Amino acid sequence: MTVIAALPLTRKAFAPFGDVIEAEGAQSFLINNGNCRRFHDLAQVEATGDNARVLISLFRAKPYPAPVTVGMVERHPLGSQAFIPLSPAPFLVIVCPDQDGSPGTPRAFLTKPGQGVNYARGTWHGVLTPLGMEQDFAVVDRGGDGDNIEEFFFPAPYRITLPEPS
Ligand SMILES: NC(=O)N[C@@H](O)C(=O)O
Ligand code: NI
Repeated sequence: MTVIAALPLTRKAFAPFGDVIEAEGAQSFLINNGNCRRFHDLAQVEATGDNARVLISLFRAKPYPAPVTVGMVERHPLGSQAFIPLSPAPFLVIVCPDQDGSPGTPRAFLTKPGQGVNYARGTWHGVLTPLGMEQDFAVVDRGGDGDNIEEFFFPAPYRITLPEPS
């Protein structure tokens, strides 16, 4: 089984696939008479197609045991999809470059607790993959008419390894 080593999630490394949602390194300004800091415009939300609208949902996701394997990735051709953790635990982010309409070799990232991601419209990604504990996420993605999911099953699954705890 081909092994993919997960790397720490950073804006720079994730930029070809979407946005990292976190306060660190974000532009911010004070609002509400100085009582609140707004970390502004962290991700590009897209919702296209007929009767498109932006949805906000909550996902309560069960953890995946190690070693995590990835046999399928998906993409949403009509909209972006953001996962914002409401629990202080890491999760695994799997993405693939597109190669003429099919996913290329997966890339794996391990989030720091609190980091979220926004998959850009059409980005190949693994399904939501919490680690260690059941986790709640706020999810911002696209609703509307049409089929907004395309799945690809790899000929053989990949095994994802995690970085040693620092
Ligand atoms: N299907 C669904 O709502 N979630 C997936 O798209 C996912 O990326 O986990
Ligand atoms: Ni998805």
